[in-house]
Amino acid sequence: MVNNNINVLIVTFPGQAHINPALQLAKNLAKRGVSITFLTSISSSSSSSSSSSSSSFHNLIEFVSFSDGYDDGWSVTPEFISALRDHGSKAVEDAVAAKRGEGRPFTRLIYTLSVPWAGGVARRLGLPATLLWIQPAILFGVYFHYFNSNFDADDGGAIDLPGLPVLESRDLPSFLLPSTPSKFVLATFKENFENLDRDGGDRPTVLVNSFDALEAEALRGMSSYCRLIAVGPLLPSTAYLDDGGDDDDDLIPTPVEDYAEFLDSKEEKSVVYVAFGSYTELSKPQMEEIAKGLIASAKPFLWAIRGFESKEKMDQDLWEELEKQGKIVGWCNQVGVLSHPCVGCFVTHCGWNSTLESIASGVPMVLFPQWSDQATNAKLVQDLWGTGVRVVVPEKGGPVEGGEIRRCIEIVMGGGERGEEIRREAKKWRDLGKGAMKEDGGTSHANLNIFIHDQLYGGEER
Ligand SMILES: O=c1ccn([C@@H]2O[C@H](COP(=O)(O)OP(=O)(O)O[C@H]3O[C@H](CO)[C@@H](O)[C@H](O)[C@H]3O)[C@@H](O)[C@H]2O)c(=O)[nH]1
Repeated sequence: MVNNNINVLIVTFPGQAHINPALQLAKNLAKRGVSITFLTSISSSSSSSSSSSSSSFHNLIEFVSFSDGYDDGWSVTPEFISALRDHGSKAVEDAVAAKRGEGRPFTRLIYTLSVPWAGGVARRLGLPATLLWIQPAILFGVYFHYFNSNFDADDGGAIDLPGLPVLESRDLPSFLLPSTPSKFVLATFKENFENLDRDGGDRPTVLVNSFDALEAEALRGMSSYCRLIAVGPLLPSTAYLDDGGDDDDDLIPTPVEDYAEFLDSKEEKSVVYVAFGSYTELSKPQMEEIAKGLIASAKPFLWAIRGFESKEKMDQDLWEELEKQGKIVGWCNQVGVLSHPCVGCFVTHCGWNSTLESIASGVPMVLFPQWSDQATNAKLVQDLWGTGVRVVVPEKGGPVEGGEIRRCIEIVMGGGERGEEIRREAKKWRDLGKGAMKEDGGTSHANLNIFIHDQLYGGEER
Protein backbone atom coordinates (compact mmCIF):
# COMPACT_ATOMS: atom_id res chain seq x y z
CA MET A 1 0.00 0.00 0.00
CA VAL A 2 1.38 3.44 -0.86
CA ASN A 3 1.62 5.85 2.03
CA ASN A 4 3.19 9.10 0.98
CA ASN A 5 3.75 10.18 4.57
CA ILE A 6 6.63 7.78 4.99
CA ASN A 7 9.87 9.15 3.55
CA VAL A 8 13.20 7.54 4.30
CA LEU A 9 16.65 8.96 3.56
CA ILE A 10 19.26 6.31 2.68
CA VAL A 11 22.88 7.48 2.81
CA THR A 12 25.63 5.26 1.47
CA PHE A 13 29.39 5.27 1.00
CA PRO A 14 30.11 5.64 -2.76
CA GLY A 15 31.65 2.16 -3.22
CA GLN A 16 29.88 -0.54 -5.23
CA ALA A 17 29.97 -2.87 -2.22
CA HIS A 18 27.90 -0.36 -0.24
CA ILE A 19 25.62 0.94 -2.99
CA ASN A 20 24.56 -2.55 -4.06
CA PRO A 21 22.95 -3.73 -0.80
CA ALA A 22 21.66 -0.22 0.07
CA LEU A 23 19.96 0.09 -3.32
CA GLN A 24 18.36 -3.31 -2.99
CA LEU A 25 17.07 -2.35 0.44
CA ALA A 26 15.71 0.88 -1.09
CA LYS A 27 13.86 -1.15 -3.71
CA ASN A 28 12.47 -3.56 -1.14
CA LEU A 29 11.15 -0.63 0.93
CA ALA A 30 9.76 1.13 -2.14
CA LYS A 31 7.93 -2.04 -3.16
CA ARG A 32 6.13 -1.72 0.16
CA GLY A 33 5.12 1.87 -0.54
CA VAL A 34 7.90 3.72 1.30
CA SER A 35 9.33 6.80 -0.49
CA ILE A 36 13.12 6.82 -0.60
CA THR A 37 15.71 9.52 -1.13
CA PHE A 38 18.97 7.75 -2.02
CA LEU A 39 21.97 9.94 -1.25
CA THR A 40 25.57 9.24 -2.21
CA SER A 41 28.44 11.16 -3.76
CA ILE A 42 28.86 11.92 -7.46
CA SER A 43 31.94 9.71 -7.79
CA SER A 44 29.75 6.65 -7.30
CA SER A 45 27.54 7.37 -10.25
CA SER A 46 30.14 8.54 -12.78
CA SER A 47 30.71 5.01 -14.04
CA SER A 48 27.11 3.99 -13.85
CA SER A 49 24.36 3.88 -16.35
CA SER A 50 21.28 5.95 -15.84
CA SER A 51 18.60 3.51 -16.65
CA SER A 52 14.95 4.15 -16.65
CA SER A 53 12.81 1.48 -15.18
CA SER A 54 9.21 0.72 -15.77
CA SER A 55 8.72 -0.78 -12.29
CA SER A 56 6.02 1.14 -10.48
CA PHE A 57 7.87 1.09 -7.15
CA HIS A 58 10.82 2.71 -8.87
CA ASN A 59 9.01 6.06 -8.98
CA LEU A 60 9.26 6.11 -5.21
CA ILE A 61 13.09 6.26 -5.29
CA GLU A 62 14.71 9.64 -5.83
CA PHE A 63 18.47 9.73 -6.43
CA VAL A 64 20.41 12.70 -5.04
CA SER A 65 24.18 13.10 -5.25
CA PHE A 66 26.72 15.53 -3.81
CA SER A 67 30.33 16.32 -4.61
CA ASP A 68 32.86 15.03 -2.09
CA GLY A 69 35.67 16.74 -4.04
CA TYR A 70 36.70 13.40 -5.63
CA ASP A 71 34.21 13.34 -8.49
CA ASP A 72 36.59 11.53 -10.86
CA GLY A 73 37.45 8.74 -8.45
CA TRP A 74 38.88 8.07 -5.01
CA SER A 75 40.76 5.53 -2.98
CA VAL A 76 40.39 4.76 0.71
CA THR A 77 42.71 7.36 2.28
CA PRO A 78 42.27 9.46 5.45
CA GLU A 79 41.92 12.56 3.23
CA PHE A 80 39.08 11.05 1.20
CA ILE A 81 37.26 9.73 4.28
CA SER A 82 37.48 13.19 5.86
CA ALA A 83 36.27 15.01 2.71
CA LEU A 84 33.38 12.59 2.34
CA ARG A 85 32.36 13.22 5.95
CA ASP A 86 32.50 17.02 5.60
CA HIS A 87 30.62 17.25 2.30
CA GLY A 88 28.30 14.36 3.16
CA SER A 89 27.24 15.86 6.49
CA LYS A 90 26.26 19.06 4.73
CA ALA A 91 24.39 17.11 2.04
CA VAL A 92 22.41 15.23 4.72
CA GLU A 93 21.52 18.51 6.45
CA ASP A 94 20.38 19.99 3.12
CA ALA A 95 18.30 16.93 2.21
CA VAL A 96 16.59 16.92 5.62
CA ALA A 97 15.88 20.67 5.43
CA ALA A 98 14.52 20.35 1.87
CA LYS A 99 12.00 17.64 2.82
CA ARG A 100 10.97 19.56 5.93
CA GLY A 101 10.47 22.60 3.71
CA GLU A 102 8.19 20.56 1.43
CA GLY A 103 6.16 19.49 4.44
CA ARG A 104 7.13 15.87 3.87
CA PRO A 105 9.85 15.31 6.51
CA PHE A 106 11.87 12.12 6.61
CA THR A 107 10.70 9.52 9.08
CA ARG A 108 14.13 7.91 9.40
CA LEU A 109 17.65 7.87 7.98
CA ILE A 110 19.35 4.58 7.08
CA TYR A 111 23.13 4.55 6.49
CA THR A 112 25.79 1.99 5.57
CA LEU A 113 28.72 1.15 7.80
CA SER A 114 31.37 3.46 6.35
CA VAL A 115 29.32 6.63 6.82
CA PRO A 116 28.54 6.52 10.57
CA TRP A 117 28.65 10.32 10.66
CA ALA A 118 25.29 10.28 8.83
CA GLY A 119 23.77 8.72 11.96
CA GLY A 120 25.37 11.46 14.06
CA VAL A 121 23.99 14.23 11.84
CA ALA A 122 20.52 12.64 11.94
CA ARG A 123 20.54 12.50 15.72
CA ARG A 124 21.59 16.16 15.93
CA LEU A 125 18.66 17.05 13.65
CA GLY A 126 16.21 15.01 15.70
CA LEU A 127 15.79 12.33 13.02
CA PRO A 128 15.93 8.65 14.07
CA ALA A 129 18.64 6.65 12.30
CA THR A 130 19.35 2.98 11.61
CA LEU A 131 22.62 1.38 10.59
CA LEU A 132 22.57 -1.04 7.64
CA TRP A 133 25.39 -3.47 8.47
CA ILE A 134 26.69 -4.84 5.17
CA GLN A 135 28.97 -7.54 6.54
CA PRO A 136 27.97 -10.77 8.30
CA ALA A 137 26.28 -10.51 11.71
CA ILE A 138 29.23 -12.48 13.06
CA LEU A 139 31.52 -9.58 12.12
CA PHE A 140 29.23 -7.21 13.99
CA GLY A 141 29.80 -9.43 17.03
CA VAL A 142 33.58 -9.48 16.52
CA TYR A 143 33.82 -5.69 16.31
CA PHE A 144 31.37 -5.24 19.17
CA HIS A 145 33.50 -7.42 21.45
CA TYR A 146 36.68 -5.77 20.25
CA PHE A 147 35.46 -2.28 21.05
CA ASN A 148 33.75 -3.22 24.30
CA SER A 149 35.98 -5.82 25.90
CA ASN A 150 39.09 -4.99 23.91
CA PHE A 151 40.14 -8.59 23.36
CA ASP A 152 43.72 -8.73 22.35
CA ALA A 153 44.06 -9.22 18.62
CA ASP A 154 47.82 -8.82 18.94
CA ASP A 155 48.72 -11.90 20.92
CA GLY A 156 48.47 -14.36 18.01
CA GLY A 157 46.31 -16.81 20.00
CA ALA A 158 42.81 -18.12 19.25
CA ILE A 159 39.84 -15.98 20.21
CA ASP A 160 36.74 -17.68 21.53
CA LEU A 161 33.90 -15.16 21.73
CA PRO A 162 30.37 -15.95 22.93
CA GLY A 163 28.19 -17.28 20.12
CA LEU A 164 31.00 -17.13 17.55
CA PRO A 165 33.29 -19.78 16.05
CA VAL A 166 36.83 -19.86 17.45
CA LEU A 167 38.91 -17.42 15.41
CA GLU A 168 42.68 -17.62 14.97
CA SER A 169 44.40 -14.31 14.31
CA ARG A 170 44.56 -15.21 10.60
CA ASP A 171 40.73 -15.28 10.67
CA LEU A 172 40.27 -11.84 12.19
CA PRO A 173 39.40 -8.69 10.23
CA SER A 174 42.68 -7.21 9.04
CA PHE A 175 41.92 -3.84 10.64
CA LEU A 176 42.27 -5.44 14.09
CA LEU A 177 45.76 -6.76 13.45
CA PRO A 178 48.81 -4.78 14.56
CA SER A 179 50.25 -4.97 11.06
CA THR A 180 47.34 -3.09 9.42
CA PRO A 181 48.22 0.08 7.56
CA SER A 182 44.53 1.11 7.80
CA LYS A 183 44.00 2.05 11.48
CA PHE A 184 41.99 5.08 10.35
CA VAL A 185 39.36 2.69 8.95
CA LEU A 186 39.06 1.09 12.39
CA ALA A 187 38.15 4.50 13.80
CA THR A 188 35.20 4.61 11.37
CA PHE A 189 34.08 1.16 12.49
CA LYS A 190 34.27 2.26 16.11
CA GLU A 191 32.14 5.31 15.38
CA ASN A 192 29.40 2.95 14.13
CA PHE A 193 29.11 1.42 17.55
CA GLU A 194 29.21 4.79 19.31
CA ASN A 195 26.55 6.28 17.05
CA LEU A 196 23.87 3.61 17.30
CA ASP A 197 20.48 5.18 17.84
CA ARG A 198 18.51 3.65 20.72
CA ASP A 199 15.23 5.15 19.53
CA GLY A 200 14.34 6.04 23.09
CA GLY A 201 14.52 2.35 24.05
CA ASP A 202 17.31 0.36 25.60
CA ARG A 203 18.49 -1.50 22.48
CA PRO A 204 19.47 -0.10 19.09
CA THR A 205 18.09 -1.75 15.96
CA VAL A 206 20.52 -2.68 13.19
CA LEU A 207 19.58 -4.04 9.76
CA VAL A 208 21.94 -6.77 8.52
CA ASN A 209 22.60 -8.02 5.00
CA SER A 210 22.27 -11.68 5.96
CA PHE A 211 19.47 -14.14 6.64
CA ASP A 212 18.25 -15.91 9.76
CA ALA A 213 19.12 -19.47 8.75
CA LEU A 214 22.69 -18.52 7.84
CA GLU A 215 23.57 -16.74 11.08
CA ALA A 216 20.93 -17.70 13.62
CA GLU A 217 23.34 -17.86 16.54
CA ALA A 218 25.18 -14.62 15.81
CA LEU A 219 21.94 -12.72 15.24
CA ARG A 220 20.56 -13.98 18.56
CA GLY A 221 23.93 -13.69 20.32
CA MET A 222 23.79 -9.89 20.31
CA SER A 223 20.20 -9.66 21.50
CA SER A 224 20.88 -8.36 25.01
CA TYR A 225 22.72 -5.41 23.51
CA CYS A 226 21.19 -4.90 20.13
CA ARG A 227 18.32 -6.01 17.91
CA LEU A 228 19.90 -7.35 14.74
CA ILE A 229 17.35 -7.74 11.93
CA ALA A 230 18.43 -9.84 8.96
CA VAL A 231 16.89 -8.55 5.72
CA GLY A 232 19.10 -10.21 3.10
CA PRO A 233 20.41 -11.45 0.84
CA LEU A 234 20.38 -7.88 -0.55
CA LEU A 235 21.95 -8.49 -3.94
CA PRO A 236 22.42 -5.99 -6.79
CA SER A 237 20.45 -8.18 -9.14
CA THR A 238 17.49 -10.44 -8.60
CA ALA A 239 18.68 -12.80 -11.35
CA TYR A 240 19.31 -15.48 -8.72
CA LEU A 241 15.61 -15.71 -7.85
CA ASP A 242 13.57 -18.40 -9.55
CA ASP A 243 11.38 -15.86 -11.35
CA GLY A 244 14.33 -13.68 -12.38
CA GLY A 245 13.01 -10.84 -10.19
CA ASP A 246 12.67 -7.26 -11.35
CA ASP A 247 16.14 -6.09 -12.23
CA ASP A 248 17.20 -2.63 -13.18
CA ASP A 249 20.57 -1.04 -12.96
CA ASP A 250 20.65 2.49 -11.60
CA LEU A 251 24.05 3.17 -10.01
CA ILE A 252 25.32 -0.25 -11.05
CA PRO A 253 28.02 -0.19 -13.76
CA THR A 254 26.89 -1.75 -17.00
CA PRO A 255 29.22 -4.38 -18.44
CA VAL A 256 30.66 -3.25 -21.76
CA GLU A 257 32.10 -6.54 -22.94
CA ASP A 258 29.82 -9.26 -24.15
CA TYR A 259 30.39 -12.52 -22.34
CA ALA A 260 26.89 -14.02 -22.58
CA GLU A 261 27.68 -15.98 -25.73
CA PHE A 262 30.84 -17.35 -24.11
CA LEU A 263 28.92 -18.56 -21.06
CA ASP A 264 26.04 -19.94 -23.10
CA SER A 265 28.48 -22.06 -25.13
CA LYS A 266 29.86 -23.87 -22.06
CA GLU A 267 28.71 -27.03 -20.34
CA GLU A 268 26.87 -26.99 -17.07
CA LYS A 269 29.08 -26.22 -14.04
CA SER A 270 32.24 -26.25 -16.14
CA VAL A 271 33.35 -22.58 -15.88
CA VAL A 272 35.54 -20.98 -13.20
CA TYR A 273 34.52 -17.38 -12.45
CA VAL A 274 37.29 -15.19 -10.96
CA ALA A 275 36.82 -11.72 -9.43
CA PHE A 276 38.29 -9.74 -6.55
CA GLY A 277 35.61 -7.10 -5.95
CA SER A 278 35.69 -3.39 -6.51
CA TYR A 279 38.79 -2.33 -4.49
CA THR A 280 41.45 -5.02 -4.50
CA GLU A 281 44.49 -4.53 -6.76
CA LEU A 282 46.56 -7.72 -6.88
CA SER A 283 50.30 -7.55 -7.50
CA LYS A 284 51.62 -8.55 -10.92
CA PRO A 285 53.29 -11.73 -9.51
CA GLN A 286 49.99 -12.73 -7.87
CA MET A 287 48.03 -12.11 -11.09
CA GLU A 288 50.51 -14.30 -12.95
CA GLU A 289 50.19 -17.12 -10.42
CA ILE A 290 46.40 -17.05 -10.73
CA ALA A 291 46.81 -17.17 -14.51
CA LYS A 292 49.10 -20.19 -14.19
CA GLY A 293 46.62 -21.90 -11.87
CA LEU A 294 43.78 -21.37 -14.34
CA ILE A 295 45.86 -22.65 -17.24
CA ALA A 296 46.92 -25.72 -15.24
CA SER A 297 43.29 -26.44 -14.34
CA ALA A 298 42.48 -26.53 -18.08
CA LYS A 299 38.98 -25.25 -17.35
CA PRO A 300 37.15 -22.49 -19.21
CA PHE A 301 37.01 -19.32 -17.10
CA LEU A 302 35.61 -15.81 -16.95
CA TRP A 303 37.92 -13.38 -15.11
CA ALA A 304 36.78 -9.85 -14.22
CA ILE A 305 39.87 -7.62 -14.01
CA ARG A 306 39.25 -3.90 -13.50
CA GLY A 307 41.45 -1.81 -15.80
CA PHE A 308 42.48 -4.91 -17.74
CA GLU A 309 42.72 -2.90 -20.96
CA SER A 310 46.18 -1.66 -19.95
CA LYS A 311 47.47 -5.25 -20.24
CA GLU A 312 50.29 -4.31 -17.87
CA LYS A 313 48.90 -6.58 -15.22
CA MET A 314 50.84 -9.62 -16.38
CA ASP A 315 53.37 -11.04 -18.78
CA GLN A 316 52.04 -10.78 -22.36
CA ASP A 317 52.76 -14.40 -23.35
CA LEU A 318 50.81 -15.58 -20.33
CA TRP A 319 47.98 -13.20 -21.22
CA GLU A 320 47.76 -14.57 -24.75
CA GLU A 321 47.78 -18.14 -23.49
CA LEU A 322 44.99 -17.26 -21.04
CA GLU A 323 42.83 -15.76 -23.75
CA LYS A 324 42.88 -19.05 -25.67
CA GLN A 325 41.25 -20.80 -22.73
CA GLY A 326 38.80 -18.27 -21.28
CA LYS A 327 37.50 -14.74 -21.32
CA ILE A 328 38.76 -11.63 -19.53
CA VAL A 329 36.41 -8.70 -18.94
CA GLY A 330 36.70 -5.42 -17.03
CA TRP A 331 33.35 -5.71 -15.26
CA CYS A 332 30.42 -8.08 -15.46
CA ASN A 333 27.01 -8.45 -13.89
CA GLN A 334 28.35 -10.74 -11.20
CA VAL A 335 25.02 -12.03 -9.89
CA GLY A 336 23.96 -12.76 -13.47
CA VAL A 337 27.21 -14.68 -14.01
CA LEU A 338 26.91 -16.61 -10.75
CA SER A 339 23.32 -17.53 -11.66
CA HIS A 340 24.36 -18.92 -15.04
CA PRO A 341 24.15 -22.74 -15.09
CA CYS A 342 27.62 -23.09 -16.64
CA VAL A 343 29.43 -21.58 -13.63
CA GLY A 344 30.80 -24.25 -11.28
CA CYS A 345 33.26 -22.36 -9.10
CA PHE A 346 33.96 -18.80 -7.91
CA VAL A 347 37.56 -17.82 -7.09
CA THR A 348 36.80 -14.90 -4.77
CA HIS A 349 38.44 -12.41 -2.41
CA CYS A 350 35.50 -13.05 -0.04
CA GLY A 351 34.07 -9.52 0.10
CA TRP A 352 30.74 -9.98 1.86
CA ASN A 353 28.65 -9.11 -1.21
CA SER A 354 30.54 -11.59 -3.37
CA THR A 355 30.30 -14.24 -0.67
CA LEU A 356 26.57 -13.77 -0.18
CA GLU A 357 25.97 -13.63 -3.94
CA SER A 358 27.78 -16.94 -4.31
CA ILE A 359 25.85 -18.50 -1.42
CA ALA A 360 22.51 -17.32 -2.83
CA SER A 361 23.44 -18.66 -6.27
CA GLY A 362 24.67 -22.01 -4.96
CA VAL A 363 28.18 -21.64 -6.41
CA PRO A 364 31.04 -23.27 -4.44
CA MET A 365 34.03 -21.03 -3.75
CA VAL A 366 37.82 -20.98 -3.78
CA LEU A 367 38.52 -18.55 -0.95
CA PHE A 368 41.33 -16.10 -1.44
CA PRO A 369 40.89 -13.33 1.20
CA GLN A 370 42.88 -10.09 1.00
CA TRP A 371 41.90 -7.60 3.74
CA SER A 372 39.10 -6.23 5.97
CA ASP A 373 36.41 -8.81 6.86
CA GLN A 374 37.48 -11.21 4.08
CA ALA A 375 39.57 -13.60 6.19
CA THR A 376 36.68 -13.99 8.64
CA ASN A 377 34.25 -14.54 5.77
CA ALA A 378 36.58 -17.20 4.34
CA LYS A 379 36.71 -18.94 7.72
CA LEU A 380 32.89 -18.96 7.92
CA VAL A 381 32.44 -20.26 4.37
CA GLN A 382 34.94 -23.08 4.85
CA ASP A 383 34.25 -24.14 8.44
CA LEU A 384 30.69 -23.05 9.24
CA TRP A 385 28.78 -23.20 5.98
CA GLY A 386 31.02 -25.69 4.19
CA THR A 387 30.75 -24.24 0.69
CA GLY A 388 34.38 -23.50 -0.14
CA VAL A 389 38.10 -24.21 0.18
CA ARG A 390 40.56 -21.58 1.39
CA VAL A 391 43.91 -21.25 -0.39
CA VAL A 392 46.97 -21.91 1.74
CA VAL A 393 49.21 -18.85 1.86
CA PRO A 394 52.96 -19.63 1.75
CA GLU A 395 54.58 -19.23 5.18
CA LYS A 396 57.60 -17.60 3.61
CA GLY A 397 55.35 -14.86 2.16
CA GLY A 398 54.98 -13.99 -1.52
CA PRO A 399 52.14 -14.85 -3.85
CA VAL A 400 49.92 -17.91 -3.53
CA GLU A 401 51.26 -20.20 -6.21
CA GLY A 402 49.40 -21.36 -9.29
CA GLY A 403 49.62 -24.99 -8.13
CA GLU A 404 47.71 -24.14 -4.94
CA ILE A 405 45.00 -22.34 -6.87
CA ARG A 406 44.65 -25.29 -9.21
CA ARG A 407 44.49 -27.68 -6.21
CA CYS A 408 41.60 -25.73 -4.69
CA ILE A 409 39.70 -25.48 -8.01
CA GLU A 410 40.06 -29.22 -8.47
CA ILE A 411 38.70 -29.97 -4.99
CA VAL A 412 35.69 -27.71 -5.50
CA MET A 413 34.85 -28.91 -9.02
CA GLY A 414 36.23 -32.43 -8.88
CA GLY A 415 34.59 -35.80 -8.28
CA GLY A 416 36.08 -36.43 -4.81
CA GLU A 417 34.06 -36.76 -1.62
CA ARG A 418 34.97 -33.29 -0.38
CA GLY A 419 33.88 -31.64 -3.63
CA GLU A 420 30.58 -33.49 -3.53
CA GLU A 421 30.00 -32.42 0.06
CA ILE A 422 30.82 -28.79 -0.79
CA ARG A 423 28.39 -28.81 -3.70
CA ARG A 424 25.67 -30.38 -1.54
CA GLU A 425 26.11 -27.65 1.07
CA ALA A 426 26.15 -24.96 -1.62
CA LYS A 427 22.80 -26.17 -2.91
CA LYS A 428 21.36 -26.29 0.61
CA TRP A 429 22.37 -22.69 1.39
CA ARG A 430 21.18 -21.49 -2.00
CA ASP A 431 17.70 -22.84 -1.28
CA LEU A 432 17.69 -21.31 2.19
CA GLY A 433 18.94 -17.94 0.86
CA LYS A 434 16.29 -17.77 -1.84
CA GLY A 435 13.69 -18.95 0.64
CA ALA A 436 14.49 -16.05 2.99
CA MET A 437 13.39 -13.54 0.33
CA LYS A 438 10.10 -15.25 -0.52
CA GLU A 439 6.98 -13.17 0.01
CA ASP A 440 5.29 -16.27 1.26
CA GLY A 441 6.98 -17.12 4.57
CA GLY A 442 10.51 -15.84 3.83
CA THR A 443 12.21 -14.76 7.07
CA SER A 444 13.91 -11.68 5.59
CA HIS A 445 10.70 -10.64 3.89
CA ALA A 446 8.87 -10.90 7.21
CA ASN A 447 11.72 -9.18 9.12
CA LEU A 448 11.61 -6.18 6.82
CA ASN A 449 7.85 -5.92 7.30
CA ILE A 450 8.40 -5.91 11.07
CA PHE A 451 11.04 -3.19 10.74
CA ILE A 452 8.65 -1.08 8.65
CA HIS A 453 5.86 -1.58 11.14
CA ASP A 454 7.93 -0.90 14.25
CA GLN A 455 10.42 1.72 13.10
CA LEU A 456 8.75 3.54 10.21
CA TYR A 457 5.13 3.47 11.29
CA GLY A 458 5.91 3.62 15.02
CA GLY A 459 4.15 0.34 15.69
CA GLU A 460 0.83 1.63 14.37
CA GLU A 461 -1.34 -0.29 11.93
CA ARG A 462 -1.21 1.07 8.38
O1 LIG B 1 32.93 -7.53 -12.26
C1 LIG B 1 32.32 -7.31 -11.21
C2 LIG B 1 32.94 -7.27 -9.93
C3 LIG B 1 32.16 -7.00 -8.82
N1 LIG B 1 30.82 -6.77 -8.95
C4 LIG B 1 30.00 -6.45 -7.76
O2 LIG B 1 30.71 -5.59 -6.88
C5 LIG B 1 30.39 -5.91 -5.54
C6 LIG B 1 31.69 -6.14 -4.80
O3 LIG B 1 31.44 -6.20 -3.43
P1 LIG B 1 32.27 -7.13 -2.43
O4 LIG B 1 32.29 -8.52 -2.91
O5 LIG B 1 31.70 -6.94 -1.06
O6 LIG B 1 33.74 -6.65 -2.53
P2 LIG B 1 34.47 -5.22 -2.29
O7 LIG B 1 34.11 -4.31 -3.36
O8 LIG B 1 35.90 -5.52 -2.14
O9 LIG B 1 33.83 -4.78 -0.87
C7 LIG B 1 34.32 -4.05 0.24
O10 LIG B 1 33.16 -3.86 1.09
C8 LIG B 1 32.53 -5.07 1.55
C9 LIG B 1 31.31 -4.68 2.38
O11 LIG B 1 31.70 -3.95 3.52
C10 LIG B 1 33.52 -5.90 2.36
O12 LIG B 1 32.92 -7.13 2.73
C11 LIG B 1 34.78 -6.15 1.51
O13 LIG B 1 35.73 -6.87 2.27
C12 LIG B 1 35.37 -4.81 1.06
O14 LIG B 1 36.56 -4.99 0.29
C13 LIG B 1 29.52 -7.15 -5.57
O15 LIG B 1 28.17 -6.80 -5.35
C14 LIG B 1 29.68 -7.69 -6.99
O16 LIG B 1 28.52 -8.30 -7.51
C15 LIG B 1 30.22 -6.84 -10.18
O17 LIG B 1 29.00 -6.68 -10.30
N2 LIG B 1 30.99 -7.10 -11.26
